[in-house]
Amino acid sequence: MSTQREMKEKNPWHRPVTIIITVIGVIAIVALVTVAVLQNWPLSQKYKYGIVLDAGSSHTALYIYEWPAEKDNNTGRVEQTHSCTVKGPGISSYASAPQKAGESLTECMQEAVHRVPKKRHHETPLYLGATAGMRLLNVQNSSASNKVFQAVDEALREFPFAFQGARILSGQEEGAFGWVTVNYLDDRLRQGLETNGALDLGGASTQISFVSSNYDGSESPSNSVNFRLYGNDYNLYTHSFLCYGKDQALRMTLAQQTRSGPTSILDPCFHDGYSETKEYSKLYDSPCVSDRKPQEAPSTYIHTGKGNFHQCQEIVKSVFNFTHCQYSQCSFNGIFQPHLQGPFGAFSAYYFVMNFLKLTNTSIPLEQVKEKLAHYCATPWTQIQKQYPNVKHKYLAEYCFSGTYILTLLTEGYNFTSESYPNIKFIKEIKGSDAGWTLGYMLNLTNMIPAEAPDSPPLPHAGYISIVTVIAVLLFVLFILSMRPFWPQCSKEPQII
Ligand SMILES: Nc1nc2c(ncn2[C@@H]2O[C@H](COP(=O)(O)OP(=O)(O)O)[C@@H](O)[C@H]2O)c(=O)[nH]1
Repeated sequence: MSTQREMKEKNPWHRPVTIIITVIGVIAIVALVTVAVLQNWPLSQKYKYGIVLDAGSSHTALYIYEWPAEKDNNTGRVEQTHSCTVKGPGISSYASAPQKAGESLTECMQEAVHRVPKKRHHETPLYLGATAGMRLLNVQNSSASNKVFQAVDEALREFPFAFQGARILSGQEEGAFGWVTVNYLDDRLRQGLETNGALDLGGASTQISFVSSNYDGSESPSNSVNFRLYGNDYNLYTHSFLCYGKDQALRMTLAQQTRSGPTSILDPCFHDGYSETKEYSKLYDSPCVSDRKPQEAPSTYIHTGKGNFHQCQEIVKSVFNFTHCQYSQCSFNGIFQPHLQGPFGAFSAYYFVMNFLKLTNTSIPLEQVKEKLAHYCATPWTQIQKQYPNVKHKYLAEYCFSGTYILTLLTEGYNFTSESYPNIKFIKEIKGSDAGWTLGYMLNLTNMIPAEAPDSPPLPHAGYISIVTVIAVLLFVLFILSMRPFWPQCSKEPQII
């Protein structure tokens, strides 16, 4: 017992002064590190939100985006956290009952109310952007289009968000914001990497957007959009073809086959055995075809299929005009297009269709892709229906046409070749966020992509904390060493008296 007590007395680490110094030192280190951690903690991980409604020609979809509150003006951190498909058709289909266009949005909007934390509601911007469906309605009947917007406006104001208005996007905006979305999600903009082109296929329009090193905007300036993002300049080529979305393109091929007002047509773009009676008035109820309505036609026609890819491709080709081009080179309909450059992301209906047809793998040679599609088109309708009992009837009936249209648009329209076809990637989403114009639109309107590269801290958070900790420990050791003169004298060996 006495030996132990004497050892304690001789061991300097048991002296009260040393204990106090050690305790103070440890408290100081803990305090220093805690302050450093808290000071740099991402503002207790608060999130901000943004909501965008994509009022497309065939349907409306709502997207909720989320980002850490302190990263407002930074990069690559905005993510889609939720999406909701509005039941029913696109808002342009409510021209004769505008009120219903507003009401149709209620369910998805209520979902948004529950998904966004209540205390963020009032500061969450809400946008509605309408695309080609409303562009066409505006051409056809501008007062009906205004009434639809009025109804939608009134409905959206009822919700507790910061509603920023409903408007029609120009084709150029739709193309450019789709390009911003795919490149933002791929983190290509902040890092100044080579960008991806964007191919968007909707129901009523289609967009192509890409950066080409031989395009400076001087030839056909209306196709040029200039951006300065994160300190990099982009000269983007973009074009939106109204009426060349897949639903309107289908109308154009049907108009092509019903020029003489027949009572029935045998359509190579539909499967053998397919037969449906359709109304002429519905087919021609669109500015894309209304001027081609046959003078004398019965009220209905029987739409039957014969499933022939090559003949279908000929009809599809006939809706493109390749004859005149006032520029150095054109895609179709006299529209300038520079040399295709870089990889392309193809989304929206490009993806839906190619995914259904199991043709998203673009490393399969183009000729083989065509053969597979030809085989699919030649499959009788009864067999197709048996094979896919759960696929929506309208989509199922149209996949042969849609696939043929996509391949024709890409190769004959935009001039993709067997060599450049593998540069296309059919995508639905990137890192959990859907590819489309909505994210780019919101990033732009909330100024979330700065023109200049933001000043970034010299060290990442973890590195900063590590360095503070190491320095604190070193200071403590130095402090202890500097106290050496006051250390109690002790011999190297514990003395046992
Ligand atoms: N096969 C398939 N097609 C779809 C699906 N959702 C939308 N579409 C089609 O994709 C096209 C895009 O529609 P939308 O976004 O409304 O067109 P936009 O306004 O012209 O861009 C339309 O032809 C729709 O019928 C889907 O889940 N499956």
